Amino acid sequence: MKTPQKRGHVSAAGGLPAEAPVKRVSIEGNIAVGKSTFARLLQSTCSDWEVMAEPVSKWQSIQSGQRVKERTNTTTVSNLLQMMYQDPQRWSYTFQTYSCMSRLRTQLQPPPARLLRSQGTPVQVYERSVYSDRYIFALNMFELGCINSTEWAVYQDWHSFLVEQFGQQVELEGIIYLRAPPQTCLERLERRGRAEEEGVKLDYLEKLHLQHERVISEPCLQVMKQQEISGCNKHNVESNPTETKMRIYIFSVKYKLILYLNMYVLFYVQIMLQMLIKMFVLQLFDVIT
Ligand SMILES: Nc1ncnc2c1ncn2[C@@H]1O[C@H](COP(=O)(O)OP(=O)(O)OP(=O)(O)O)[C@@H](O)[C@H]1O
Ligand SMILES: Nc1nc(=O)c2ncn([C@H]3C[C@H](O)[C@@H](CO)O3)c2[nH]1
Repeated sequence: MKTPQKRGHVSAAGGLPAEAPVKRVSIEGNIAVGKSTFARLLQSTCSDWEVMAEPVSKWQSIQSGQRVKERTNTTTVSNLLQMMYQDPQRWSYTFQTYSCMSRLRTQLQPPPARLLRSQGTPVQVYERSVYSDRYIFALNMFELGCINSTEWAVYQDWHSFLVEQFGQQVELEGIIYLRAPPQTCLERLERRGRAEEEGVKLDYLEKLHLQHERVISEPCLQVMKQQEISGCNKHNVESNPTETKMRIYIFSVKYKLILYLNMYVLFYVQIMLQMLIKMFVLQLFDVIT
């Protein structure tokens, strides 16, 4: 069995650290809250940050070889995301195995050389994680009756085993939680118009919202810092100007931390946004360095 490799700080011959340790942070939040949008802004604002996107396109096109008649092989492409939304009882377990496996693969990818050479605080950012796969989505599917108790037991067993085996390699130093009311998420989801999500209803987003809130309010998490950044501009896409604010809460989990970002609105004026994100990143650096 392989021993988990240590991340970051690879020792040089004299025992001195050769590389800056790369911090690992995941962005969590309800469907269509704005994670990818925020992640892109983070990446464009901070050269030391590398964003690993959620592998949605992989879930949308799974290639499988199929034997037709005697020797003819054809390739079928399945859209597992669509199958899961269309027939959740049949496909949720399959979906969770694949989403979790693809997240694990993403979390195990070594940081790019650019981050390892960084003189600052390099951060690898994941859109969701193996933890939200289990404690938010798979659990939700189980509670909705879309994953049966046998499937849930099997999922939890292999999830625990894998997380234990990979240990430090999949650990996170922080979580950025983007929060918006489920109704706002529904509006954003509809505006985005991803075909597979056509049947997603408000009550599903409300359940997922509660799952996120439950995880974030775990008693082991403790608020370390709280800050509110306000601002507004006329290009704001939201109709209610009083919601033009961003709240940052930072929770600590023992020596780890969770950033809790209450983002009601996205400022589409790039400069304003980048300023805010820089302030946010400085807050994060304060705590994770
Ligand atoms: N703060 C915001 N205010 C208004 N619209 C936003 C905001 N953030 C993102 N959007 C819009 O909402 C839609 C969903 O955003 P995005 O794809 O970033 O969400 P996501 O959280 O990554 O979604 P998913 O959960 O499916 O991965 C997009 O059309 C995007 O332009
Ligand atoms: N059931 C389920 N389990 C997951 O772990 C999971 N992760 C993401 N998603 C759905 C949300 C968006 O529609 C779309 C892109 O985020 O995929 C999931 N659905």
